[in-house]
Amino acid sequence: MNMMSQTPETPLPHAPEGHPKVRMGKIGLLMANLGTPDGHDYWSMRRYLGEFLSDRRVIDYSPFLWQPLLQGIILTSRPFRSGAAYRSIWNNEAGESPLATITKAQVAKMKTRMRARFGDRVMVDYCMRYGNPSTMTKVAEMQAAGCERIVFFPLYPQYAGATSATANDQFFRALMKLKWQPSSRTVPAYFEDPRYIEALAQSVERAYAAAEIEPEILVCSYHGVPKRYLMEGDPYHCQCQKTTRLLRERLGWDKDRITTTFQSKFGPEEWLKPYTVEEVARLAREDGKRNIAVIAPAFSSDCIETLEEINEEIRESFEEAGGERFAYIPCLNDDEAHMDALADIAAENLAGWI
Ligand SMILES: C=CC1=C(C)c2cc3[nH]c(cc4nc(cc5[nH]c(cc1n2)c(C)c5CCC(=O)O)C(CCC(=O)O)=C4C)c(C)c3C=C
Ligand SMILES: [Fe+2]
Ligand SMILES: [Fe+2]
Repeated sequence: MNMMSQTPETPLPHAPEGHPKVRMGKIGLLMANLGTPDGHDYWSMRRYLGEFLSDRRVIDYSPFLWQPLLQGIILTSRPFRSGAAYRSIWNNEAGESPLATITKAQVAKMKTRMRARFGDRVMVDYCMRYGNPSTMTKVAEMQAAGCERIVFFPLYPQYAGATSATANDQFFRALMKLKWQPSSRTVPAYFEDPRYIEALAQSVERAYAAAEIEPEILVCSYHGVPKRYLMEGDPYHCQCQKTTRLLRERLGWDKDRITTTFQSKFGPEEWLKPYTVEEVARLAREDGKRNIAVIAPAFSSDCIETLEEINEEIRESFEEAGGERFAYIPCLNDDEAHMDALADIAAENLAGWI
């Protein structure tokens, strides 16, 4: 009998008493984002940052050296500073961070798109690498709901060990805990996917059409990672450069109208350069740019790093250096073209399974 044709709750004729309920015949699409604190108070921030910054894919120092520094110094002060930044962007109505709100909106739209294509065979949900809802919980829920196969979709356009790989690691850790492990696939990075590039280009065109004066340069600001990670083989830097080039080509622009920078440096090591906060000041001071736009193509949704860091700190750096107009272009969030792109990518990764 073809198991995939069974209904979700097939009766078990010869089952021993107490036999667990068996559900099958579904396919899970599990969208994964980075995570976000449950609140902006000290303890919520400490819990979240503690989990995040203990991940050796994110910070790869020996735990014997790193943990005393993290637990003793960093986690006593940073939760206050980051908590204040989160407070300034918090979605008070929903009682959650913007990243949580936007991820939910994306999942709702993905559900509609998957239902339209595949009916109720595909169960769509989301999980976070750090914090809630956890990857462990969601993988277990999908298996219990009858998902015999799971497509795991990290929502990072560019691959980085610190994001895509650690999301996948956590997915596999969750599978390790199951007696009956679903078959699985992980969706690769989509930094050069024409549908993602098209969604980015449309968002730039919309912002430029709405601007009173056309920006002189578009700064593509990607989240940074230590430069050492690139030297050790992480392709993130190259994928970011390629996204910018493809975006420029799609827009039909010359090289001087667009540039790539990296933000959110953490700790004393050198990170990928140029640093956004310095580069926007240099553009104003040395190149005489008065009017710039900034976009953050590595983020699938707006979050602390875009709403607070780019739109507050980095804007300030530009203005203090003499800049006049700073247009922040929002992330693709639940934009229709973005959701269509993600739905197409998900459907391609479901191929052969449905
Ligand atoms: C310390 C090392 C960090 C590395 C390496 C890093 C890589 C990295 N991060 C993202 C995406 C996001 N990061 C976010 C927040 C955030 N990132 C770090 C540190 C590193 N990130 C910290 C400490 C924080 C917390 C905020 C703070 O205290 O400054 C977020 C936002 C989450 C939110 O709730 O809004 C995202 C998204 C990428 C794409 C990346 C490497 C490619
Ligand atoms: Fe980060
Ligand atoms: Fe490179």
